[in-house]
Amino acid sequence: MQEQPSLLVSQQPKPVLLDVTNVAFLTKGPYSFSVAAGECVGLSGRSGIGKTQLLRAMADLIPCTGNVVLNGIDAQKIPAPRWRQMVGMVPADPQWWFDLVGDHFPKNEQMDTLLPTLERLGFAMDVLNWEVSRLSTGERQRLALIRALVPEPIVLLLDEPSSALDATHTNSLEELLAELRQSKELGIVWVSHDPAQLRRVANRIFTLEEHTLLEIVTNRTNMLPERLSQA
Ligand SMILES: Nc1ncnc2c1ncn2[C@@H]1O[C@H](COP(=O)(O)OP(=O)(O)OP(=O)(O)O)[C@@H](O)[C@H]1O
Repeated sequence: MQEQPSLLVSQQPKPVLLDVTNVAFLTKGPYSFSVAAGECVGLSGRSGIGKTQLLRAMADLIPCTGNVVLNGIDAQKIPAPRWRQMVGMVPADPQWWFDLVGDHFPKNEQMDTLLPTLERLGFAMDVLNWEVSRLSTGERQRLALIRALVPEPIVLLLDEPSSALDATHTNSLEELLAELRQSKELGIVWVSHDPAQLRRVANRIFTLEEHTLLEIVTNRTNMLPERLSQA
């Protein structure tokens, strides 16, 4: 894909939302890093190194040692479903449990907030009546992101969120997330195999290795998202 302008969000130093300290799982780690309000941390690394498992440990989906703390609350001190509302994860291969798309969204979800997000990612309201079985891979990926945004997470963990998308939808997704970082101070951890994408979206970029995180891009701040600033 052609290199796009940066979507970094202008930032003064912001308070830390999420602290990951000495997190280890399987034979990997320990890993330590933090995510500030409105910050996007990019994670790269070779296939099989443990990026997905690190996100799953942070979402309290697999056992790990160490601590994951959100705004002073340790993941182990609160029920996992509550934690996952605050630290949402969009897996690379999102699961769907019901026949209809709409059954995966809360019935009382305010349409005036859901509809604009659907439209931003290329859907009309009637997508909620679609059978899950008809969804393309990219449609599943975009809808999984929208589903993860409904509980208004404080931090979002994204596992290759645009791997099945074309350039247009990738742009829309990156712009939506950049806006949420500005408007809601959403913190993001973004796993990608696309270095150009991480350079567009992330303030800091780490490469995951077996027992350490190498910070390869440090504190890129004070840059406005160009496409958003043109709006
Ligand atoms: N339950 C498990 N028991 C043992 N090993 C596991 C288990 N689950 C995953 N693994 C292994 O952990 C390693 C890390 O997997 P992970 O999915 O995190 O890699 P990744 O960095 O996300 O790779 P990719 O870029 O290919 O998606 C892999 O070698 C995988 O086979």
